[in-house]
Amino acid sequence: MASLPALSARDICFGYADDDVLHSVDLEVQPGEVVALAGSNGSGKSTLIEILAGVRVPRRGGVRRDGDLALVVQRPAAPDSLPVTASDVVRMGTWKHGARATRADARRATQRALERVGMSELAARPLAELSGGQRQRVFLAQGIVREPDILLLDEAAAGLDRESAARMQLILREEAARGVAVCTVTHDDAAVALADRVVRLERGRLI
Ligand SMILES: Nc1ncnc2c1ncn2[C@@H]1O[C@H](COP(=O)(O)OP(=O)(O)OP(=O)(O)O)[C@@H](O)[C@H]1O
Repeated sequence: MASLPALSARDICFGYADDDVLHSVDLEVQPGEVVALAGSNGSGKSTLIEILAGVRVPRRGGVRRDGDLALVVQRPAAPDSLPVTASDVVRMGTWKHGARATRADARRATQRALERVGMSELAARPLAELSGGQRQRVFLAQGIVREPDILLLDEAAAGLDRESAARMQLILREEAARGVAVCTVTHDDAAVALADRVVRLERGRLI
């Protein structure tokens, strides 16, 4: 029997003011599947990811999510005044686990997530003192530490060097192997090659 999709979007229509951006988009992502969302600049990828994540509400249509969701967006900057370390940022990802038993558990999960993204050595460094690519990896760690059922990423590999980008692709495959439904916006050919399925948006329509 086919499994139910972890994420199912039906007839999604959306616009900013008078500008229609998405036109009746249908998209399903199965547990364990990596879907790459490709398309030219301005085709509506980020908007669609935000609707899938529940950050934006569509004008028409709806999204069904089966399980917990983590969204990793591109965060090029961090205010210098923000008094948080890389480790703090990742630890925040564990907060959804009201049931996560102990602080020790949260600390271990945080360390493990930082290791997976190759950021253990910079765990104590303030976020504002990390490079763009390092921050990107920290926010990926924050997403995976939640142990989500659905992982959405908006150009999370942008600005990563080749080694970090490859590591990220590996992490996405590992997440999928444990049953996570992954949908990633990308312009990167390597990410597209690693996906189980590529869907392409053009002018707000899936083609
Ligand atoms: N906050 C906003 N207000 C008004 N229009 C917006 C807003 N955000 C995006 N748009 C417009 O919506 C359209 C789709 O933008 P979106 O960011 O979803 O595209 P994208 O495919 O992710 O582009 P890119 O590859 O450049 O990141 C574009 O025409 C853009 O100008």
